Amino acid sequence: MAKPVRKPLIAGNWKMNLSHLEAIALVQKIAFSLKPQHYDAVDVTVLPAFTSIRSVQSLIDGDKLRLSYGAQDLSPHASGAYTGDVSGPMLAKLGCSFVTVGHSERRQYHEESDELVNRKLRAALTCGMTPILCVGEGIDVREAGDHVEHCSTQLSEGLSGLSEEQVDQVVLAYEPIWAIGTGKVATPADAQEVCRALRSALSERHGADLANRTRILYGGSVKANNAGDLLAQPDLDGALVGGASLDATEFAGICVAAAGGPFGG
Ligand SMILES: O=C[C@H](O)COP(=O)(O)O
Repeated sequence: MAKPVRKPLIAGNWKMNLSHLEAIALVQKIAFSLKPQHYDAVDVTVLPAFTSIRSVQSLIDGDKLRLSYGAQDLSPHASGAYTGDVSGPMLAKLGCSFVTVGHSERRQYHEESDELVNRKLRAALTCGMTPILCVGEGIDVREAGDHVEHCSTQLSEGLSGLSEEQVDQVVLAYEPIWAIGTGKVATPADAQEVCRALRSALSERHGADLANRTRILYGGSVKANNAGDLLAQPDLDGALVGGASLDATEFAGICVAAAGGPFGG
């Protein structure tokens, strides 16, 4: 069966890297590496640290680049006495299109629960940003064979209480923790198994049309040389890229693979 038409999304999660000056240089290099045909075929977004978002916004807006940008986290609160938090309305005002919620590094190092992930996801939707809801299992869960159930539970908790209209705005990302930053990329079949299960779960709860529209990304050691095989899988609609997104050549190579390029030199 042919793969349904969902425009791929390649999101570069820069994590806690790059000064605002380095961020500007990286965006310039990425933009220089991609051609209009690539942007026609794939959505490209970068997720800088909070301190770089304003600089990235100025560059992208000023030079009318066809990349979007977003944030890696947001507060569940809209405003108030929450020292250190950055709110959804603040990010939306800066023009952020996307925000990741439930990334395994937030769950692990900041003890973020499914309940908090759900609140952050709602906060993002409230101010018009697209949340990228991350799910994924650790190696112990994978070895026990419980990965599909684990990810399905995180999905269901993350989307808990949302209207169908809200669920329709969400992007999903399957990121097996054992593949993040390790160089041990999931096989295309392993990634497909979980992404297929996530789409089936969406279909059961919200109908096949919504499920078929939803973009599901894979994350975990994605590089230019493995992106093509991963994205050929029927239920993978893009990638959430960590380490390789800090290298313009690698990141552009992933975007080109997702676009089905290279569209000439
Ligand atoms: O958000 C991105 C993921 O955590 C993947 O990171 P990685 O590409 O460095 O493995």
